[in-house]
Amino acid sequence: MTAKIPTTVITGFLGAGKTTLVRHMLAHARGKRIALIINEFGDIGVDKSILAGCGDETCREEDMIELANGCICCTVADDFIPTMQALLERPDRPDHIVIETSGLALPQPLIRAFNWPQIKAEVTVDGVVTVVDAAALAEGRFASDEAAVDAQRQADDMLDHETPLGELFEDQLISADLVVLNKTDLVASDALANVEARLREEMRPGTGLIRAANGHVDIAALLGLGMGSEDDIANRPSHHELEHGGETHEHDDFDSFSLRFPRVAGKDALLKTIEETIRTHDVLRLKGFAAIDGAPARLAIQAVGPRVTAYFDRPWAPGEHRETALVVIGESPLDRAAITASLKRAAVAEAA
Ligand SMILES: Nc1nc2c(ncn2[C@@H]2O[C@H](COP(=O)(O)OP(=O)(O)OP(=O)(O)O)[C@@H](O)[C@H]2O)c(=O)[nH]1
Repeated sequence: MTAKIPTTVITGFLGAGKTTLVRHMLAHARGKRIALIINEFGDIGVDKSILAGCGDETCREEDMIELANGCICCTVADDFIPTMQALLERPDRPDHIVIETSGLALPQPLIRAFNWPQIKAEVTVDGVVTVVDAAALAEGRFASDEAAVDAQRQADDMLDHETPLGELFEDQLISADLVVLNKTDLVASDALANVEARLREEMRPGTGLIRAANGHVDIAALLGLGMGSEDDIANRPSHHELEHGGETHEHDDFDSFSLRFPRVAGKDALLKTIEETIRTHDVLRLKGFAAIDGAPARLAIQAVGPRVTAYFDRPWAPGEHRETALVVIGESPLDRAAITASLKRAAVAEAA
């Protein structure tokens, strides 16, 4: 019997740096053939497009498979298992599989799926790597309403769960075999020590933690953990499964949508409009690409909470349809109409 293919699950909250970590990993794969399954929101395929633009020989497009359902954990049977089966039937099987989950995915149902008979004999979870945004944590973005939640708890004994954000974050942490504390470049060292101490309270004892900036972690530290995490799932209980019952969750706490419009007048005006929109509508994550009027290259846009960055990632190809496409993610309900109208203020008015 051939050896099981090791599979690394990369989880972590929206914008923590999962794609950045994967990109670094692929660029330093040292000859290892890695197949990548990317779980994304919507039909825009931002992460795949960023990774495919890596230009490196190891970022081969045929090794990247996209699952655009936003929540791999809710569609295990329909989407994930068939995708894995198709991958395993390929004549050129990979040395290692990496799954980048979306920032809102619960890792537990995905890990449990490795016990399904269709794939159990052929793959195993090498390790669950949870990427954490040190800056978001230091700024209190998961715990900003801790005081309000505590007050609510005291007022209502029945209320035993925290904010949806906090719960999801804890579910991702307790699943970890390794935590990558990323974005350390944005946090002073004493604040970082505080963040690390808080994280260790939520992590399972003995779980490793590596500090990183821009996902620069040696591939030898990430791959080859040999954990067989699917056999240890009982030790990684999730809030959602314990408190809300059943094996799946509906993600009704969060909402996402994508929008497209032709061109925008200028980079600075667009970024200002995005910043205002995020602030006004409490958007958690926004990402995509923009067609700036007259610019020969595509502008990649990344916003995590209030922090918005943009860079021209590649020239538009000859004949390529130039448009602006953005994915917006936030807590439910998102006022889609108002957010769309707000962002479209940056669009170039089209001739009637
Ligand atoms: N300053 C800083 N920025 C980072 C670091 N890692 C990632 N980023 C930036 O953070 C933003 C989000 O990074 P991604 O790698 O796309 O995050 P992600 O976790 O894949 O995001 P989702 O898949 O949307 O949840 C991008 O603008 C990155 O360039 C870091 O260590 N330091």
